[in-house]
Amino acid sequence: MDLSDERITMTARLEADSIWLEYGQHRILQNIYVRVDVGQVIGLLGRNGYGKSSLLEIIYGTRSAQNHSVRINGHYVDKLYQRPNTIAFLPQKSFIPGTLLISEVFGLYGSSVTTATELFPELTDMLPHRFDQLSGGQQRLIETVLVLTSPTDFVLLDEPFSNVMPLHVETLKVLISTVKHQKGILLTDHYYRDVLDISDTVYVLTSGGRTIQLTEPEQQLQHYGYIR
Ligand SMILES: Nc1ncnc2c1ncn2[C@@H]1O[C@H](COP(=O)(O)OP(=O)(O)OP(=O)(O)O)[C@@H](O)[C@H]1O
Repeated sequence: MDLSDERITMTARLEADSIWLEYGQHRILQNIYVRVDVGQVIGLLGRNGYGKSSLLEIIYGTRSAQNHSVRINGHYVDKLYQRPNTIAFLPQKSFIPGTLLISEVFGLYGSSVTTATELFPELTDMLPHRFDQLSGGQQRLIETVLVLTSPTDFVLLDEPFSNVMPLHVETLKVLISTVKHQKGILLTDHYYRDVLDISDTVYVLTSGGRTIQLTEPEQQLQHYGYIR
């Protein structure tokens, strides 16, 4: 898998700072700071509705907030998704038009079909099919591989393991751990053991909308009401 190019030396650090999000009287995120360096997987955990997807969308630039500062190597960027070759986003909901052929999809996103079929040989048989002809788990797998192998320095993954069978989750974890040498990855998923397995640093979102770094995951996740 060759994902190397000159981008790495140009953009190495993504910071999201002073993120403040409210809907009416409902405060969701409060003064969040998250840093992702190329070479790292940063895990983000939190109860349903605590603002994980919102945070990823604010970083990507598609959700507005009361306050936010997103920076690449210290330089403020208004809408990160508009900056070429910088960031790829796997949203929680499917994003690929159903009528596209799988073979077309990889070309459109500049992603590596070779890497995908090496890791998941059964994808080869799916290439001539339309995206909406695949199962939910197959669709999620393709979207995740697509995002991870697209030519960007940073990746945001919102529930990549959702609907994917355990065998493929293990392979996706290998892919994430491989591409992280050339990318910075911010990952959220409720399969928290898988997130803990592959993350260099893990944060939990609290009810006050702040991030706490986990040092003793099992105890802290119990304390914050994420696991029993
Ligand atoms: N457009 C909106 N208007 C009002 N409230 C919203 C809007 N979008 C999201 N919310 C609320 O913001 C909160 C955070 O939602 P978000 O989807 O970011 O949470 P999450 O942590 O990703 O949840 P989950 O783990 O269930 O995916 C939720 O309470 C949700 O109801």
